[in-house]
Amino acid sequence: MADSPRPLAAVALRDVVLGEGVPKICVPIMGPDVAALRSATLALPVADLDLVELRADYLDDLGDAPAAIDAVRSALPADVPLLFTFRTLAEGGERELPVADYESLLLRAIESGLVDAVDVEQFTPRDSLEHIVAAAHTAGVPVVMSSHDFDATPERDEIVDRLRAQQDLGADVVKIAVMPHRARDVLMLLDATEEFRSNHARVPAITMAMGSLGVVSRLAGETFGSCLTFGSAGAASAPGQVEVGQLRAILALVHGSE
Ligand SMILES: O=C1C[C@@](O)(C(=O)O)C[C@@H](O)[C@@H]1O
Repeated sequence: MADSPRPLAAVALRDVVLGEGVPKICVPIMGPDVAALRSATLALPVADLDLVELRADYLDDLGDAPAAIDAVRSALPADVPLLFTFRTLAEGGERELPVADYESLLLRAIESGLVDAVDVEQFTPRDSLEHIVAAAHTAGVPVVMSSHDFDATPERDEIVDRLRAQQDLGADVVKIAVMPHRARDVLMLLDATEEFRSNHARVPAITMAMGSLGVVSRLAGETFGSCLTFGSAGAASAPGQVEVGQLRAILALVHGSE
């Protein structure tokens, strides 16, 4: 149904292709330690999701990150890709981290050989950002570059500019999450997404408006140009995430109505 006017470099994570067809469903998993993450992974409704995001910022001790990656990877079915994310406090995550520690955490995840993609925040200081992107590409790990505004929705052109900047910085997938305060903010996010897809995109985009106002944006990615949606299985990692079983049915409905 939704056509893609610009040719995109689709991104394959195992057998899951971002940037083609029905948007993919990613479930974030959070836990304070390795044991909690392992049981959260084993409890996932794997039939209703396409990939899993490990939110390392929820760990009590970041020294556990390598063991957490290992535990989650080995508890996942082989065909489910793993996205590694440390979300900083400034971008809506659980904790702050000095940039040198953020960089070395991501480098360790990349070098583990166990993660299929890594989230890198766009507003990471430039040296570190470039270093992480280069290391990921050397290791063959796609970069999902991200920007989050948990307070407000930037203007349409600002949203498009951020997505374009991420692409120019070497992102394999670009991403923005915003907080709407009125219906028009959701329209702005959708409009910016469509503008990026139609006139600028070389890589796939993930966009969403958070909270209850923004739910529609998590369902309509195929129409406007978002290749992935974050869904919940139990606890949500951001406001407005829809339960994965419902999400699967709604995405199929949107797709099937072509
Ligand atoms: O960037 C995102 C998007 C998100 O914030 C959401 O709104 O669904 C959830 C996060 O876990 C993820 O890293």
